Amino acid sequence: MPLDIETRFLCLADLEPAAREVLPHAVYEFIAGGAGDEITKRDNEAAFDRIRLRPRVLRDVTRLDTGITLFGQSLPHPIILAPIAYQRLVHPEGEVAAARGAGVAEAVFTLGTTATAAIEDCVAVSQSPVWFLLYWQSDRGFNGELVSRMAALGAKAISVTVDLPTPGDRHRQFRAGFKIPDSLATPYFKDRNTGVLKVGTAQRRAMPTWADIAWLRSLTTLPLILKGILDPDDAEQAIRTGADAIVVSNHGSRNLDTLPATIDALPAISERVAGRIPIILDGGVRRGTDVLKAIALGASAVMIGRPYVYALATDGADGVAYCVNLLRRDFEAAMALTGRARIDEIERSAIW
Ligand SMILES: Cc1cc2nc3c(=O)[nH]c(=O)nc-3n(C[C@H](O)[C@H](O)[C@H](O)COP(=O)(O)O)c2cc1C
Ligand SMILES: O=C(O)C(=O)c1ccccc1
Repeated sequence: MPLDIETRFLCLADLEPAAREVLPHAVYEFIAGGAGDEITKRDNEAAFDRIRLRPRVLRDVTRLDTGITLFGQSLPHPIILAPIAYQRLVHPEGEVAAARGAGVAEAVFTLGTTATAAIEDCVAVSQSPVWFLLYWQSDRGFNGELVSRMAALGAKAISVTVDLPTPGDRHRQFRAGFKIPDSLATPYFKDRNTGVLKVGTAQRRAMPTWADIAWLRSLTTLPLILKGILDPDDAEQAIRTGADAIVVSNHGSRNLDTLPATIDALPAISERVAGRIPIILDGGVRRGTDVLKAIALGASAVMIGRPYVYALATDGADGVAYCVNLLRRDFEAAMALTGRARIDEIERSAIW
């Protein structure tokens, strides 16, 4: 990051214009875009903005503890990097640089099936856990192979994308003529040219069903996380199928427009889940207060997507570490200013 970093990047929102300056237009549109009219994309952030906080005073917040435990693993803070496709589009080292930055900031990094780097190379550069995200492909056996192989390669959890049976209508990347360069290798993604990026065709991609999730469950002892749940009944079925966690997500609003903001969907889901498994939330998390609101409404952790990719584009691994640390410090400030010294003190009463 340039020397003026502390004045230039005061919050995660400041990263987007910086990335826009350095990225090819079509790549920027691919990352920034949401589905349809981007109503849900705006709402993911606006819904956080509508929530007001309730501070408690005169509590000792000199020593803050942001630590959480997920699947028996201690994590120093609840900020996780979401899986984002094709990171070598924005930086020559792609996911490896992102994982290195995540490690510096002590954050879990999620490597997607759509990654342009191998998981061993990400594990090698980070002390923090690396998770693998399975994006289901048409070769059923290959999906199973990936899941079976991941523990030996160093993955600490397996997440599965469950919210993308057909490509979302992403006008911006289409208008900009976004294309994946053939030269960009994707070691786990064989289906990349089979239509996932085509819109308006009503084409269905290969897609897992609950039976497939049960099969994946039988293939690994790693924690299994279902990413892309918005309905309490699906959360219930996830638990019944053996999921160890869910991600309440609308895929950064890239799939179906006019879905609810994730923070609005969270309360009913956390009520139903009732603490049986951890809930992770993503979509529009930009401020420390957003992290606090998500935890107050039932999340154990949050994921961030676009902001860290903008940081990666702007300044590689250092940028990613800077981005996470910025959010982490902002979250600590939000905890102190609401009188919450530990994560388990952040409950519903923190919401006005
Ligand atoms: C450019 C881009 C690529 C993504 N690729 C994937 C993917 O391959 N698999 C997946 O499950 N989610 C993918 N996502 C969704 C993110 O994991 C995450 O749910 C979302 O970005 C969170 O919202 P936020 O960007 O508002 O923080 C992608 C998101 C973006 C912006
Ligand atoms: O862009 C995305 O959100 C995404 O999930 C994806 C999936 C496959 C290929 C590229 C991106």
